[in-house]
Amino acid sequence: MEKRAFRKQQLQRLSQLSDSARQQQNLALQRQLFAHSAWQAAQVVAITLSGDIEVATQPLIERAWAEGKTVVIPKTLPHRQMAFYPYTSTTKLARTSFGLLEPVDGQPIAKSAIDLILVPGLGYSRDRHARIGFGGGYYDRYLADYAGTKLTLAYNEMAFEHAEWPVDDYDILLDELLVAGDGQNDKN
Ligand SMILES: Nc1nc2c(c(=O)[nH]1)N(C=O)[C@@H](CNc1ccc(C(=O)N[C@@H](CCC(=O)O)C(=O)O)cc1)CN2
Ligand SMILES: Nc1ncnc2c1ncn2[C@@H]1O[C@H](COP(=O)(O)OP(=O)(O)OP(=O)(O)O)[C@@H](O)[C@H]1O
Repeated sequence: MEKRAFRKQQLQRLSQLSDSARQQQNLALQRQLFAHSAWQAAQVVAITLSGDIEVATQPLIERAWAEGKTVVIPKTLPHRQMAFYPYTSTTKLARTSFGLLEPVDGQPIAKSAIDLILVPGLGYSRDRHARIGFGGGYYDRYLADYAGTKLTLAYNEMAFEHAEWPVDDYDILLDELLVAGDGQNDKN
């Protein structure tokens, strides 16, 4: 299937998840992430402000703050570029035309200062950790010269044994994929 068609199918599929399935999977993913050495070791973590169909990130942000980590969030820029800005309880946010919240001002942080990036997406392959996102190519561009850890949290409905979409040369493969239900203590 082409990327566009697969993306559309995933948007549809994820929008149909029940609140309880979402909640259960989010809790499972939080347990897996907080037990992960990459999370525990990270001082600066890049996290998105999730939209409705995405894996919930607010609990991750609050846990990071509680653990004294610095949280940085993305701001999209012209020419499909992206930068990460520090996020605190006083950060001013605005909604983009795409419907996502972004920081209004501040100073971008250097890529080399980010220890861990939690990469958003709509689908992932278990075999190579390939990823398909909303189609902007923002993360592929940003991650092309990123040296830290790239990790993703996925609902069951986002995880595929092999990529069922074309994986291009510019697609950046993730270091690790945590799937809800795969964790030792997950109850689902
Ligand atoms: N919560 C969250 N924040 C995020 C991302 C994300 O996936 N999740 N992003 C992850 O990248 C970036 C925003 N990604 C975007 C991706 C696509 C479009 C967009 O305008 N898409 C077009 C179609 C794309 C095309 O074919 O050109 C559209 O729908 O009109 C906007 C933002 C940064 N912030
Ligand atoms: N490193 C890169 N340099 C130039 N163009 C790129 C690069 N990475 C991706 N692109 C372009 O970005 C566009 C979107 O790529 P793709 O469909 O893989 O997005 P995606 O990974 O699903 O989206 P996102 O990263 O925003 O979640 C494509 O047209 C692709 O050519």
